[in-house]
Amino acid sequence: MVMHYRSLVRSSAKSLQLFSCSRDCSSYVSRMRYLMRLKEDDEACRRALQSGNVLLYHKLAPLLRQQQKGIYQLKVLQATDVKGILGKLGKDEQLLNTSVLIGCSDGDIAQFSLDVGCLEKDAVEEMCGGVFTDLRKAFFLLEQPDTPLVTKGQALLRWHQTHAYCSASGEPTQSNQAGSQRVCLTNGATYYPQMAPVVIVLVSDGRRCLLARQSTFPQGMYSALAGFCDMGEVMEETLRREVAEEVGLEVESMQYSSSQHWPFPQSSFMVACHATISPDNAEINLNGAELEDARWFTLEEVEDALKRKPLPRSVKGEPTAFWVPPSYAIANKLIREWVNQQKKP
Ligand SMILES: NC(=O)C1=CN([C@@H]2O[C@H](COP(=O)(O)OP(=O)(O)OC[C@H]3O[C@@H](n4cnc5c(N)ncnc54)[C@H](O)[C@@H]3O)[C@@H](O)[C@H]2O)C=CC1
Ligand SMILES: [Mg+2]
Repeated sequence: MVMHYRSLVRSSAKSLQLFSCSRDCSSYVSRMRYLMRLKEDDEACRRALQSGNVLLYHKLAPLLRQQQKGIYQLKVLQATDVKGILGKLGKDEQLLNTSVLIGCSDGDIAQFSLDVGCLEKDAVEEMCGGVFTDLRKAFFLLEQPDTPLVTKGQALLRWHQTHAYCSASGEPTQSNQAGSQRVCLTNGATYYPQMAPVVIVLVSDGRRCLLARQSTFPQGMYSALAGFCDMGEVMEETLRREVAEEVGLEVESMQYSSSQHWPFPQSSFMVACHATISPDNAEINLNGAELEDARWFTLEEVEDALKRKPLPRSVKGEPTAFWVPPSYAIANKLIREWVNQQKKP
């Protein structure tokens, strides 16, 4: 692959810079420059696809394979395998060209995702020795390092499936080979994949933390407060507004924690923060239109919840025990950070 990559970048004057960089810079830098070039150069991207790795999806459900009982991995195919499957099912190999670029492996192999929703699901599963699995379920089955790639693959495919037409002209849009943009064939308008920014915040009064639930959450699950950014807002404004709107509290201070791409129900860019309010003004005034419940939880209650499995079974007649989002959700990270902070001497 390295040889292929080098012969590929030698092909244009512009790429000479890239060639020298691939020898001198860190492998991370050369991988990022390589991906950048594949987004800009359709021909180079088509060539990379021929020797690339492909994650298959069926109507946006990724293909997993069971490694051992209960242990699942992403099923990664070579582009040549995909062509073989298409051939056996009597489909045009051109379907492979609708793959979108999602990354580059440590071994410099370009990675793509492809939705084969037009093929018979069972037939593809049988040929690949895998099973197409709903993404939410896949999150529980996969090891943590696999989840960002599988999420990105699904999000980019979904974006293409829902942006086939220009919102100004109503005419079809066409993707570049990498799938990093779509252009309207009549007016030239360019569309790029989008994520909606969301602030998620764990509010504390110094002793307890505030968790809430929407009526659509699984039974017993409480999470941190979250809300979409309004147009023109900065993160700090969204955070203060959402806390005020949802639980009627005034934030005193806030601290950034980390961020996450969240694919449900559509792509969100989650910015996770901690915030404090004064213990003297900690009375919750719930916005019942958005939330079913919001409560203050003690450190002990939260530690117990972290130990519980999702959807704990209720003993007949008793309410389901309180639990928190699983580890792949950034809400879980905020909650763990808060617990660790509380336990500091
Ligand atoms: N990864 C994680 O740990 C968590 C992720 N989330 C995600 O955060 C997101 C926002 O949380 P909510 O409390 O539902 O937001 P929210 O409090 O802003 O309320 C949702 C409402 O906002 C409006 N809205 C404004 N802009 C929107 C947009 N771009 N897309 C969709 N609706 C928009 C709609 O009326 C919608 O019903 C959700 O997608 C949820 O899945 C929520 C909690 C935990
Ligand atoms: Mg909300």
